Amino acid sequence: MPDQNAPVAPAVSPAVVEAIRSGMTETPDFPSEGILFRDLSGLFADADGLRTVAAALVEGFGPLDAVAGVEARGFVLGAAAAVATGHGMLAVRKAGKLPGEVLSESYALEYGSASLEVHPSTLPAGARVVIVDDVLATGGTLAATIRLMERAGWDVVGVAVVLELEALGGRAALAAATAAPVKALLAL
Ligand SMILES: O=P(O)(O)OC[C@H]1O[C@H](OP(=O)(O)OP(=O)(O)O)[C@H](O)[C@@H]1O
Ligand SMILES: Nc1ncnc2[nH]cnc12
Repeated sequence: MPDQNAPVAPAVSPAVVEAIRSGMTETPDFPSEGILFRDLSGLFADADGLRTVAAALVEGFGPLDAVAGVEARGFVLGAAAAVATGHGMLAVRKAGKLPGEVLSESYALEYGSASLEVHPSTLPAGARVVIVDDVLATGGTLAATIRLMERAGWDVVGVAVVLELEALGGRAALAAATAAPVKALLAL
């Protein structure tokens, strides 16, 4: 079984770390008391920063068929990473947004609960997918996404986030859900 604590090579460059730090704000007690909210809107609005960070997210996982992005902030990063690497993006939607028959997984996150959905026909069985998102906190969102990918028959070859909030234990939650490597560009 791969060691999920081993870094996915190559190492994160100082330029990537600087783009993240300068494009991030930290707001106490949002969206509810006791949460320190990390917002990456500044990074998303920085053309060079977005391009560099998005490419770094999906680097090093080997051959891919698609990049999966989780609604909503994961869409920004997932689409940018997909375009940067010549792939399509699989949109993992919040509940009630997709028509027709969907696969659905419910989960709890740091400040609430929700469900995510995909159409199982969006990619062929066996498609190799890297899942990207902005933040790994409790891991509820990404563990639910991994369950969806597996139910659809897709192969999760990696999970990549810009920020890992280490105290919230998301890495352990993902280790219970997948043997795929988990990459965080910056751990706080
Ligand atoms: O590790 P977890 O505890 O699950 O938290 C991480 C998730 O929380 C945020 O999403 P949110 O549901 O707030 O949605 P948004 O992207 O629509 O703002 C973030 O974008 C991650 O997807
Ligand atoms: N503290 C936090 N900041 C930003 N996004 C989050 N998602 C879950 N926890 C978060």
